Amino acid sequence: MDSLLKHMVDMTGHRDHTMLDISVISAVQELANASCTRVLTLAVVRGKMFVRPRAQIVAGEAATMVGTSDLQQPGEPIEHYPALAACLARHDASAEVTNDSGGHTLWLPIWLGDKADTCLEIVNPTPYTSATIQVIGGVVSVYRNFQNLLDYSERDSLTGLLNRKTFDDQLAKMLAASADQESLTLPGELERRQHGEEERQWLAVVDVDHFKHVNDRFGHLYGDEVLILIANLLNTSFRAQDRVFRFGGEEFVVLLRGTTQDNAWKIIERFRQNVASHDFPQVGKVTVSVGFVSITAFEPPVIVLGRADQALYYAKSHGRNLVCHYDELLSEGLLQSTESNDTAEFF
Ligand SMILES: Nc1nc2c(ncn2[C@@H]2O[C@H](COP(=O)(O)OP(=O)(O)OP(=O)(O)O)[C@@H](O)[C@H]2O)c(=O)[nH]1
Repeated sequence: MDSLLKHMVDMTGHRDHTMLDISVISAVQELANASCTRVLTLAVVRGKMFVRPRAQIVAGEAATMVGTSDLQQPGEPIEHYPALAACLARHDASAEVTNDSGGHTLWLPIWLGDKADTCLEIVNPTPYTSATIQVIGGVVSVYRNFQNLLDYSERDSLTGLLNRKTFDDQLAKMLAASADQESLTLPGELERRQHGEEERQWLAVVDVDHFKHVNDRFGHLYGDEVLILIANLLNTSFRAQDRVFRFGGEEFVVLLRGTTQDNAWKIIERFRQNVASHDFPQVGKVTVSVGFVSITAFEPPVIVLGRADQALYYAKSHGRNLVCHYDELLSEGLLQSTESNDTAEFF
């Protein structure tokens, strides 16, 4: 019981998802005397569910996170986990199978309402006793409640998008992934870079055009409705592995994980068109302007944001309802870098 309490105190002492994941698998590993415990992300990509480990612990070893660069892959299709797939379809609390090698695997989806985007997986050489399942169930409930609380503190209350507070952390993760990628110089890399085919991370700043006019003409309630619908369009236009933030007001930021320049253009342009062709109830047509830039490792967030912001304001001053790429504007001489060592204009 002492050990259980110690784990509960440890779990609830963290303020970020990564440490919470590490502490829950450490707790479950010890309490179940398991040979391996993993936290799995259940991600829906283009309507299909994928399973991707994000933290794991093997008996006798330290818990580890799965590398950020690996997160670019959607993971294994849920069909590779038939017992888990059936458990999710039935909204069950757990599923258990005996493997060919005689080991026992227990899955515990973390249900938030009728959705589960996380699941614990516990592998044990011996069957689970009902007492063990009960204790693990208690730990999982605390984990779920605490994850819920953390999630609430990281999201914007109007749109449900990630808030400004979480941006630096997410950008740091993406910059680390981009550093990993840049350290790998594969054959043909130089040619791919020259042709814009190299996969990079991207940051886009999105701003609703003439939003003040929407508020003035239709009132703040309709203005809020427009922001919610644009948040929905952001969520459906970008991929599950990208990150969408509301920075406040009518400004949004998107972090796009590893993709080529051509694809970044296409994805962002598709989002701009999705907004422009959407019928906003009562309000009618609304457009957005977007500035985007590639994310380079070791550059401070303020510099990256400042560049995307410069491209955004170029779009605003050239007719709006436009997507502009910072590096392209710079190379065409349409923008000048305003960066100095200690100043960068942004927001
Ligand atoms: N309804 C609503 N309005 C908001 C919210 N936050 C900020 N605003 C409004 O957003 C408007 C932003 O206006 P401006 O910064 O002048 O920009 P704009 O009218 O979009 O013009 P451009 O960006 O130049 O195209 C202001 O009227 C703010 O009051 C919000 O949460 N809800």
